[in-house]
Amino acid sequence: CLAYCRFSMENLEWVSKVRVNTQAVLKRAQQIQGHKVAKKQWQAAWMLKAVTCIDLTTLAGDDTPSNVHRLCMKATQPIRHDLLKSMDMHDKGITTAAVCVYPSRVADAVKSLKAANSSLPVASVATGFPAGQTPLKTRLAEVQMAVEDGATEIDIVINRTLALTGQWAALYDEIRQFREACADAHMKTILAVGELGTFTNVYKASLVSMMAGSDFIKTSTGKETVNATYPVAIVMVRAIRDYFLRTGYKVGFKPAGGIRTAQESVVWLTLMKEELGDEWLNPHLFRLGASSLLADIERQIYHYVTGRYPAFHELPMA
Ligand SMILES: O=C[C@H](O)COP(=O)(O)O
Repeated sequence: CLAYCRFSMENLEWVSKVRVNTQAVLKRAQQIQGHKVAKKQWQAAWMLKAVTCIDLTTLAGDDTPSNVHRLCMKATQPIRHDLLKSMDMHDKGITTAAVCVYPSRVADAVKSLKAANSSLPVASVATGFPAGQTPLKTRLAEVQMAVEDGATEIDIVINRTLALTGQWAALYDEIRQFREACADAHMKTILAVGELGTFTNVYKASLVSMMAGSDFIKTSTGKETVNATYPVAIVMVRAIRDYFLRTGYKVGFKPAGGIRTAQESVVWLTLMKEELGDEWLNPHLFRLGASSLLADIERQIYHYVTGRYPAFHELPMA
């Protein structure tokens, strides 16, 4: 339902009853990190799967049309062609899931991808990213601007003040307004979990975000001190599972911030597979928000194919 509707009593009751068992969450997170992927060729396959789920991101003060252009070119051809050919994967159309930039850079990304004849989606962070501490009017205008410039995915940040003071109905109302401003664009809602204090708050914020129409819930902006961690992910994916069981809606999950190694990307995929099942192993329900992860994945694939690690100049675009 895209029509603006207020937080119902039933929803409020659901949110207020939430309690999270911290010890159980920590134990499950440890178990998942302990899993091993047995065979090398499976690891390579998992890494390629991870590539297709990356929102290849640049969110820096010194972003320019040219580094956004390089990002877009890398997103359309994330792994060197000869490496893919050695794995017989060169004709599978492997790209990242999207590129992700600041609203002011959306037009640059759209232009670069169009020139390259690519239909990769452009995602943009909005709503006063990363702190979310600008007036609501400004945050809504930012979403509209990014959509007008061609972003088809919007990563909004929630108002942490409302979450930390328990104003869940007000948070819901804000997110509903962002949902409307997004129009047809997909909305990913960033909880900034490192600033929410408790697992219970993380679960409540996840629920409220889903109730308000988020297509994805996302851990972090990448700018908090603590970003995507496995325990917090367990809390969020269980909220996704509970929401699905109760409503039938499938909401996606996007860990983001500080994810830098190929090995971590495999742990994230394992977590999704075990907690939510194979359907959540695809870009329409899983994304990895990362600026430097792809470089390590390409390096590990190079090693898988050639038996040695590349010199810096051998993977220049990474
Ligand atoms: O949403 C994506 C994050 O901002 C990326 O964070 P990262 O630079 O730590 O990979």
